[in-house]
Amino acid sequence: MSAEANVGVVGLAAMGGSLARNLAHHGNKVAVFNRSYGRTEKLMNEHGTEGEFYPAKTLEEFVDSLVKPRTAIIMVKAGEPTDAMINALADLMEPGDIIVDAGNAYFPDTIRREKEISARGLHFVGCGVSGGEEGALLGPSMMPGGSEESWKTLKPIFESIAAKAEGEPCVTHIGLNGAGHFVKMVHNGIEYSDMQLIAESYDLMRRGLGMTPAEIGDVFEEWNKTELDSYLIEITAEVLHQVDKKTGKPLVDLIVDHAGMKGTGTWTVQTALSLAVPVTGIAEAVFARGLSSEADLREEAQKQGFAGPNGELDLNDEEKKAFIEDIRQALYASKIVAYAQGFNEITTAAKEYDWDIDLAAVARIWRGGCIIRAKFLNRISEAFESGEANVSLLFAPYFKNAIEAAECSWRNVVAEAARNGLPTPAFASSLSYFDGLRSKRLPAALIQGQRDYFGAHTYQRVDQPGAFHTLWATEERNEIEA
Ligand SMILES: NC(=O)C1=CN([C@@H]2O[C@H](COP(=O)(O)OP(=O)(O)OC[C@H]3O[C@@H](n4cnc5c(N)ncnc54)[C@H](OP(=O)(O)O)[C@@H]3O)[C@@H](O)[C@H]2O)C=CC1
Ligand SMILES: O=C(CO)[C@H](O)[C@H](O)COP(=O)(O)O
Repeated sequence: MSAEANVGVVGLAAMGGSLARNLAHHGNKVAVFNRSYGRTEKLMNEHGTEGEFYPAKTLEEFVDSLVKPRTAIIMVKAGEPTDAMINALADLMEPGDIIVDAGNAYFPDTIRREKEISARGLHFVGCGVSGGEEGALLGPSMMPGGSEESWKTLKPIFESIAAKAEGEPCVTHIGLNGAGHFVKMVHNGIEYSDMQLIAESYDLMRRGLGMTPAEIGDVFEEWNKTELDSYLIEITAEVLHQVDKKTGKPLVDLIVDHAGMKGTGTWTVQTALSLAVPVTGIAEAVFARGLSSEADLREEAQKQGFAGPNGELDLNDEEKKAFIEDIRQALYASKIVAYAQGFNEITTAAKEYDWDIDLAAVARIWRGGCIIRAKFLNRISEAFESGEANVSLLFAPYFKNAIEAAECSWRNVVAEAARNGLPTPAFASSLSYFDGLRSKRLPAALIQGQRDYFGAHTYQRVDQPGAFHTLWATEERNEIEA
């Protein structure tokens, strides 16, 4: 096969197939390969006329069809299949060629892979891609890492296929080696948090206020005209309006309430723990999915028949209306906290891994194409650009004002939910984070005292420098300098 294609895609399932079509739609000559040829044939039969494709039956044929230096984008199942495909391609490719892993890889794997592949003279780029199947086809948000040199080759290709927000392509070079996959991981963590907050809002209206899914869908439709304007709020309204064709009932009432997850949210929290960055909103969202899927435990809890309120709020129509506005405010404030925490995680990781990440640019490329795309990302990018959010997004005047305006409603929602037995882990933990942050003194002083008591871990004093230990086991309990 003669070399004709300027880019290739390996893995033609939902994401890879759509990405290959998107590339072809933008004038690229696209080599395509899939482990099982059936998928390649299907893509060619259904979409082969949409652009210039070079279907390959073997990986050798695929590599031969690429113009040198070659660019191959891998979009296969994460984990071992990705490793196997990277190595098989590297064996066939030559120094100077670029291998892009556009799947959802765990960033330490990307760092390892980049090291191994660059030692062989090839470029390896871990690139986060968000937007699902439709985004991959019509324009995703793209978060590439890897070397500056590989970015020069990839930039025009990626800019042509990425989503556009206010005319700007939703792609930027995030940083070296694993930086792109790191930022995609945090994007997904924030996605978990957004979804959990929306789910808690729904539950408050469904069980708390006794509203129907369609009525709640109407509320979300209205909220989408406010500062909450976002893809996830928009699709929530659609899901809630969906009626099951078989039964005529609201579809959401027929879906088993066990939330699945593929790992990116868990990675965000694990990484935050190892970096000692509190991402409480994201963590609660991951745990909430975990609890929802504990089928046996939940069934047993039902059998136990615990006493307690049934979740119904006793409100008249006017109070109901006011409470719905409180929920909207609580959702907005908690959402700001989750984004602030996610960006803090990126800042800390950038220091740890020596990545030069432009947070304003990250916010800008999340404005279009990705799952967390939202109107307020414009405000976030402005806050980072101006330096107002350097320490925390919460300290930027726009967001400080928004939180202060929402505070009363936020507290009311968490308090009412707790009083009436409705779980709001993400709302409550975000509020606790905020209160922890604004408290001049925290009970951590007592924890330090306890640690010193049982483990001689020492403590610092507010009135003099140094480390101290109290001789707790002696009668005098004198303090010594450690
Ligand atoms: N789905 C989504 O919304 C998103 C997915 N991603 C990521 O994109 C990647 C692709 O996702 P998606 O399109 O959903 O597909 P899947 O994750 O379901 O993976 C299916 C693809 O992987 C191939 N594959 C599986 N095992 C192997 C193997 N051992 N060797 C070679 N190829 C293999 C399959 O080939 P075959 O046809 O032969 O089985 C098929 O092409 C994943 O890493 C995913 O995490 C990222 C963003 C969004
Ligand atoms: O990366 C994505 C979007 O950005 C994928 O849709 C991801 O699979 C969603 O995560 P999960 O399946 O764990 O809910």
